[in-house]
Amino acid sequence: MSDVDKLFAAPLPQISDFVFDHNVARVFPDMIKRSIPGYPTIVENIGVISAQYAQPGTLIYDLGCSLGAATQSMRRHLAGGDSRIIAVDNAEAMTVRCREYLAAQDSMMEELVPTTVVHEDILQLELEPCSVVVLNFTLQFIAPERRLELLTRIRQALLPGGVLILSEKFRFSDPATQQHLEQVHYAFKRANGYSELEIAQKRSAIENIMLLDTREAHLERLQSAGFSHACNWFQCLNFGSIMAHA
Ligand SMILES: Nc1ncnc2c1ncn2[C@@H]1O[C@H](C[S@+](CC[C@H]([NH3+])C(=O)[O-])CC(=O)[O-])[C@@H](O)[C@H]1O
Ligand SMILES: O=C(O)C(=O)Cc1ccccc1
Repeated sequence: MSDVDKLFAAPLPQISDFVFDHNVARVFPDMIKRSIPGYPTIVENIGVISAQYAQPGTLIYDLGCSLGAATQSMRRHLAGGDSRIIAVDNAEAMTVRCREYLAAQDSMMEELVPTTVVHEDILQLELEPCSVVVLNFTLQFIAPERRLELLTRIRQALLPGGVLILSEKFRFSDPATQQHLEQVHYAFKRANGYSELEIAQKRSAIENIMLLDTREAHLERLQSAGFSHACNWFQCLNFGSIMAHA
């Protein structure tokens, strides 16, 4: 279903900002698995965490769902329950393919929770009361000055006992930590078959549109947004995931 990522393999005369278009959607499962250390573990455990915190009869949001990997994991772990998932992405190429992947999952498994895929900007989306919200590597693409406002709206929509799962690529304020983890991340990419050119060109394509915060900045912002507790439940190199409680 998905092709090998060769988007940055040939030398490009000029590197434009990364966009989630049709070409990216086509190779996305391969790209994300070869680029984010720990991604399969995070996705699997989003299912486990959602099953722990989903409340009967409530809504679950997957914001910036791409092809719905986190949604599929939650559907496996919530099967037979009576919650409902709303998966949202503002890239149409993603939502179109996401619906196809979910239809394929429905044809393979019974009693999966009903899921609606919505093509919308999550900054414009009206959030209904919900028990679980997932931002799996999405907040890093939101303009920094809009991040607190988005998290505050998520916090307000969460029911008592609800949880936000926030996965991000982290930046480190200590230069040595930043350098060491970044270098090992590049080694991870090389080990997954990416060339130096692919790594360098991809880096240029994302540097203006993927603006990273430190883990500490994330935890402080979650507190400012009104979350009562947050903890870093997973980290692999410079990628991690935080669970924040309403
Ligand atoms: N304002 C926005 N509104 C809606 N969607 C947005 C917005 N900005 C960016 N996106 C979407 O956020 C997604 C980020 S990818 C998430 C992976 C997925 N969660 C996964 O579990 O595989 C992460 C990555 O590519 O590193 C893309 O599909 C964007 O279109
Ligand atoms: O490739 C990278 O270096 C990343 O940080 C992750 C990533 C994965 C998919 C799209 C954009 C960024």
